[in-house]
Amino acid sequence: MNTSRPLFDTHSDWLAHTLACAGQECPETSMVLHDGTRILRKALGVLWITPPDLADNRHREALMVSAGIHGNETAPIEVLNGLVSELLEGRWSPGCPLLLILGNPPAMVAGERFTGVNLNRLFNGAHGRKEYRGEPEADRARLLEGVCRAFADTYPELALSHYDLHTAIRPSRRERFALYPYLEGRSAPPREQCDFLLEAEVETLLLQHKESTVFSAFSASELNAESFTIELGKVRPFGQNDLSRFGSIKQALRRRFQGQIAPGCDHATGQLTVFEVVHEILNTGDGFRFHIPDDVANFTEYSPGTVIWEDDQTRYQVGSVPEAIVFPNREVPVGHRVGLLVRPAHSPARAPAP
Ligand SMILES: O=C(O)CCC(=O)N[C@@H](CCC(=O)O)C(=O)O
Ligand SMILES: [Zn+2]
Repeated sequence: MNTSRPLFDTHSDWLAHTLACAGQECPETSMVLHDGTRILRKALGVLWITPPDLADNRHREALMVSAGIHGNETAPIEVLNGLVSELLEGRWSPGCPLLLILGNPPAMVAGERFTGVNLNRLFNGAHGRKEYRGEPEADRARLLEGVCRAFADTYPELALSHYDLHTAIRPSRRERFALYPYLEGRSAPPREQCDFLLEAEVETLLLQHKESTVFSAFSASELNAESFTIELGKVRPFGQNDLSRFGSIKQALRRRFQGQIAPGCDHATGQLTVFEVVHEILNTGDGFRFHIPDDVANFTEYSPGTVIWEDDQTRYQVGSVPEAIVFPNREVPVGHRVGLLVRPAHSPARAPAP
């Protein structure tokens, strides 16, 4: 058995170290496990793991997995930390390069979605905008982009996947779902990615309709990764998660980390239920009125003609087929997303406005 002490000093594990050192300088340091795995702590909450033998990488892939981009979304953080502990204990060996990220340590300590600005709106270069200058989250987004780019550049011959793990503020009629960033010219994810989602019991896929500044959109557009934001349940504080509800994502990631082949089971024949985003609701500022109640669950459906939001210039009504709300949240700054309206993919197009 290996000890995590050289990487995490006197702290018991990666998460404890990341929380204890949030906001401090955290020099790069590395250790080699008995099996030859090299673990480089690239920055606070960022581990770059190189397998004992790169030649054994049978799927020719590299994986990036992030959690805690929002500090209060703790279950995926606990899942990822648990997998790192297993690795340090020598319970399995990685089969491909891994970049594992705990996104926003100060927000994790505070138990908040973010401390200054929403980190998951600062990627794809948005961290450089004037309004975010001096915000710690802007620096973190810049750092994470740099590390991810270095990781991708190190393995140009490997297929890169990125799973950015979240939990949602609202309850959800579909407990687990993945969002697939928009890239011009592509539609559905490749079959093996769908199989991975099904293996993790993520049975709903949401196709984004335009470019954005979330982490998964950055890795998809800039690093050519197959990337997903994955919603795994509901936001709860550390220690209050029912981790049995996260067993399937943990097992699916553990398998991918080891480079094992996919289980030959029903997943292979399963189908994701696919939705597409039809409208992104933005807070338009003075006069903006959002007509969805605060406590509504994700994927609650509204019938044609329902007025969803309005301001002094615009009134948005559901089109000719029902639309469902995802991520309703009126407490966002002007210009930010208040929610998404979605419908089953390939539904008839919106009726033209009368
Ligand atoms: O429950 C909510 O309102 C938000 C949950 C969450 O953090 N979702 C991500 C989705 C990112 C994406 O659109 O790919 C976010 O809002 O950043
Ligand atoms: Zn989140």
